[in-house]
Amino acid sequence: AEPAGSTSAASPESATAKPRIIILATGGTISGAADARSAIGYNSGEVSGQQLVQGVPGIEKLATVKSEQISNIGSQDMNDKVWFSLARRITQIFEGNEADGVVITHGTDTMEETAFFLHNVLDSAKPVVLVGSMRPGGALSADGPRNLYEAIQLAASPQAKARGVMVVMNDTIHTPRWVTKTNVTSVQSFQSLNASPAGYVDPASVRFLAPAGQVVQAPFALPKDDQLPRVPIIYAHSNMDASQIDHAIENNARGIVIAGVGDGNVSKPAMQAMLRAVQKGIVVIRATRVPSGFVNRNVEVDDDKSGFVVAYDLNPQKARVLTQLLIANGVTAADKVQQAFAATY
Ligand SMILES: NC(=O)CC[C@H](N)C(=O)O
Repeated sequence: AEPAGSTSAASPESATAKPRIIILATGGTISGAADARSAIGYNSGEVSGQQLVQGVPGIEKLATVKSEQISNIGSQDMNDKVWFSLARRITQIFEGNEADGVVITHGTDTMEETAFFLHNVLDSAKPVVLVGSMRPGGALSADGPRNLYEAIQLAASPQAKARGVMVVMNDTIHTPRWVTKTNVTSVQSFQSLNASPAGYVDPASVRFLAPAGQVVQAPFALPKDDQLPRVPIIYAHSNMDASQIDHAIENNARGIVIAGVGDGNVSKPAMQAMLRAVQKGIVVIRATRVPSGFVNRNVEVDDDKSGFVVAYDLNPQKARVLTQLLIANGVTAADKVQQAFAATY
């Protein structure tokens, strides 16, 4: 039954129609099924988007929901091809007014990267919500059904307009720039580091902490070919040598993201290799392996003299995506790349 007051013979059709939501299913634990390899063993991507919806009673009251299967993979296998399919299909859905909002079911391992990529290439006031789960469907206290319910509730909410791409996990709404997976197994794994979450959602309500319209959306065109430029991440450690950076240079990396120690630091031999990379025209980004805080310019490293860029608060995996989009859009000069990292896309 419709909620009281929402139907009336005098109301125009548009005021009484339920919001239309399209689920784009990609896989992940939320579509996982148990495997006998252990008490918590399972395989990602065994259940379809359609089956997921059928498993969540009450969803049909929130919205008219349709589901499309884009892929059915663990998000450790997420790739440019699926990203471009998602971006193109979402643009088509909104331009053709096929739906009022889109929900993407996704594995949690790389959800933050997909969210950040889409946020930077999609341009619509209509909501796009990524959702996953930490526990598979058959598990005790599975979190998927509630997360999916809340994602649909958010995507169907008028409050979710003009907020760009969002991530919903465990009653919390996150923005792509800040959200990250912080725990391997806990249902409270996703956190907005260096920032507060965008808001909260539960089966009764949607609560944002700031007004809409403050999010910068789609600064980049979707590149024409289906592949983003090669930008490896190299993880710094004690006793670090130059071999991995030199390997990236030799293997035609267009950019290199260093997951540095502390303020994006590396050993002297690695630093020499980073300078060699800049000489070859490779975009070199100093990020940090420390989970929170900002990498600042010109602290222990002379970034101005060396031609390096710092990632500020973007973690290495998101710094990589931003670097790929910049290079794909023809932005490679260190000062221009730095400006893009300073903007809170
Ligand atoms: N909780 C999860 O979704 C992890 C499962 C899988 N590795 C994935 O990211 O798809």
